Amino acid sequence: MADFHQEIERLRDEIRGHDRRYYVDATPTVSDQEYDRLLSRLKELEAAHPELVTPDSPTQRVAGEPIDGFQTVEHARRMYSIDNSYDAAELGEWARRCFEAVDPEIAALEAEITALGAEHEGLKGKRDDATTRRRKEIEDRRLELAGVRAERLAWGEEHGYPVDGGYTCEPKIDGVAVSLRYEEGKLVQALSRGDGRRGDDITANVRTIRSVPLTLSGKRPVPEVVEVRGEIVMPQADFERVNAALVAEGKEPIVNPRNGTAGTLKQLDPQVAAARGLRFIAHGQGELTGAPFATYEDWLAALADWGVPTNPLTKACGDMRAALAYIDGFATDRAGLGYGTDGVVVKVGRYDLQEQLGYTSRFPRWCMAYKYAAEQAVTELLEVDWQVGKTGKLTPRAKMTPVFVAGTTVQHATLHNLGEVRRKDIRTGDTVVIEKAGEIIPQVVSVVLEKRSAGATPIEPPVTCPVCGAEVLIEYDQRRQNDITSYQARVEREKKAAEKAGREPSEIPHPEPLSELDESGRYCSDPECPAQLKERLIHFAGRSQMDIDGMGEKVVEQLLDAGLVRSYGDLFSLHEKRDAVLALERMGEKKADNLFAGIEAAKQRGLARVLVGLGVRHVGSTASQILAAHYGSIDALTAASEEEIATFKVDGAESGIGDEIARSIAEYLRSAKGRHVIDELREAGVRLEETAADRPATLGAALAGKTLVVTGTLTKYSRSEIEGLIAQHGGKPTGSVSKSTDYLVAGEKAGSKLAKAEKLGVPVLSETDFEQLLAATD
Ligand SMILES: NC(=O)c1ccc[n+]([C@@H]2O[C@H](COP(=O)([O-])OP(=O)(O)OC[C@H]3O[C@@H](n4cnc5c(N)ncnc54)[C@H](O)[C@@H]3O)[C@@H](O)[C@H]2O)c1
Ligand SMILES: [Zn+2]
Repeated sequence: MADFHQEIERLRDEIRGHDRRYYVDATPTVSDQEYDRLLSRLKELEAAHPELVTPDSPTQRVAGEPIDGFQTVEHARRMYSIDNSYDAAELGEWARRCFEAVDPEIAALEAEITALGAEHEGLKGKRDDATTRRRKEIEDRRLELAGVRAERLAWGEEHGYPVDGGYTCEPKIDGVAVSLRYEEGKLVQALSRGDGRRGDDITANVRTIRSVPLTLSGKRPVPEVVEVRGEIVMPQADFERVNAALVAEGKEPIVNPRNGTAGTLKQLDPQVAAARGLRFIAHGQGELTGAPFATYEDWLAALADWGVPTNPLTKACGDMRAALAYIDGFATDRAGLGYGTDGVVVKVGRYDLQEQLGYTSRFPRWCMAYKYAAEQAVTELLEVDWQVGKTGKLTPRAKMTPVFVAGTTVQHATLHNLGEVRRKDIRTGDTVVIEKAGEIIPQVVSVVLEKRSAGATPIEPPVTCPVCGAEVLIEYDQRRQNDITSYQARVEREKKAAEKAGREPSEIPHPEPLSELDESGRYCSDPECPAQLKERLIHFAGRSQMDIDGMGEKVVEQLLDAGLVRSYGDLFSLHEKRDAVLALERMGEKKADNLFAGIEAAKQRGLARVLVGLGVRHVGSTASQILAAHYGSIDALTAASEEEIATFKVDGAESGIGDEIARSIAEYLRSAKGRHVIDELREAGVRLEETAADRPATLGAALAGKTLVVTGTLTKYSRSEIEGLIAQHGGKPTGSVSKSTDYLVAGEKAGSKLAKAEKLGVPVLSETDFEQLLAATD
């Protein structure tokens, strides 16, 4: 039971992560098929444990995010997603469900079976001969009818589950869904799908799309309200043209047409949208006044008459045999289409039957998508190198024998992290299956184990940064870590609950210790690593850190390019290279002097600002202030043990530092690299002490006199850490919400306290809000 619970939670987390990368960041890391596999597994578990289904589960809602800067508007009728399958047999099962639900013969048989059942019920308790005879008759007849029903189903299977009015097959267009609302024939609003209930008002951008008629007119009368639903796509040719232009302007190209479409519709300037060559193709109906249409095909015919583009490849299929033939044919035809598709949508054509079939929370039951599997290829993994990103993350990258897949030759694939490598057991020299996730980044899907040679060698992760040689820091899956740290507490809770209920406590399985399988990232520990130096220097010079006047992003770039700065320490002797600085583009005397003065002034910021400026992992501004206030100097801090840093108290309360921060700062200060950075700063005359005068008057006062309650599962702090932080800043953490509570800090799965706070009008803060509240006054 607990295991299911955990797997469900883990799947939900993982799926939400993919949703975010797919819909918001436009950088999916798995193929659609892999994503859909995770979702099916979750559905399966939830079906077996319906009590664990929550309204926010990814199985319960249409994914998508509202866009900043656009107005969100409620849909007149919900916009659904479509259930999908990669498997013809599954498509057949869907058709069987449709057939069973709408076939008139089956309906007649069922009506008779039900009536007989009622009659049988009515005979209960009577024992006369006539009744006994009738009862027997009913039983025989029911058996007979069940047989006829089974025969009818078998007939249906043999004949491709034909439904009255037939099925309609169409390309599944890989674009962005939109709902166009016409009132009195005029386009008044275009909404994105959003979460299915509410979408973004993207009218201004949609108006620029030529194939979207601004007025409906034709031989047929136009109803007062007509909502046309369909897909907006960026044709391949326009995608290439737009990208060529972007690259020529020195901008980032779009990753694929689907992202290009979504991105274009999010543009705040309709001029941009106008130049992108988007197209609209109708495939559905929203609100409609007046007489309803009998079938989807009638609807498409009306749209064509009114000047709305429909898909010429739409085909009526009497049964599933014809539908499968369509799917087969389209698998090859779709390559020449000029716009992206990822499958075929099959719909029951008659609207009355559609209504009869109804909807689940996410999908119409009358519609199903068959999706083509992502193109895969088999190749050999030659070697793995570890690339250092600008945040210091080390990502394993596979170099492979070049292979052609989904339109391009591929030679590299990302392996994400060591956890992924170990879970898939990928080794150098292996034969691997690769595919493109969302047709973008090639992934290694799996290893062909039968072909593993004796020479295949496990991939060894670097223990030092391949660029600068600094030590590597390892991070593990957060949920697993929480599982382990909360174990004792869960046992205690169960003990108490059992005691209260007068039963034996049930055993809570001990979580497995962390292993390489849980590794989620490796990071270079050196903030001055050349691979990260630019981002680091920008951060170091930033307003809340060293606050160096005149040193913005551009200047940092120039200094690095000219080789004038290679470390934080170099900054402080920059004035000695005055001529070289003056030689930089757009750098006059005045600007240079201003920069030198800014650097000079930064020497006096004090220890807290230096600490946060160094950008040591996990050591943010609040932690830096607490550390600086407690230790007073870098030497005292360096001399302290990790354990001491993790556990010291401030005014008798937890400091808010905790294990993770303590480990990170102690490791850094102990490392050769860290010592070198500190020595350089000291030599340059940067003040590495902290006195009361350095402390902002507000530290310890950000929450002065305020009462806060913490509830739910937090991701960044343990309960005692955050309560320590509240106390640190002058606030008072309490246990229950009342009228006198100033703030509720709510993590995930906040329950009754959240409801109460909302009822009482107590402001609710997320962890980020909370940090901002501290930072605003820090
Ligand atoms: N790879 C990833 O990380 C990742 C993450 C999230 C989602 N996804 C993929 O996206 C899917 C979910 O996205 P979704 O909810 O937009 O579903 P979807 O894109 O698979 O299908 C639903 C949409 O298809 C569109 N459509 C195209 N042609 C159509 C036609 N002829 N008739 C009717 N509708 C048509 C509609 O706009 C509808 O909203 C997942 O199943 C998965 O395959 C992948
Ligand atoms: Zn490095």
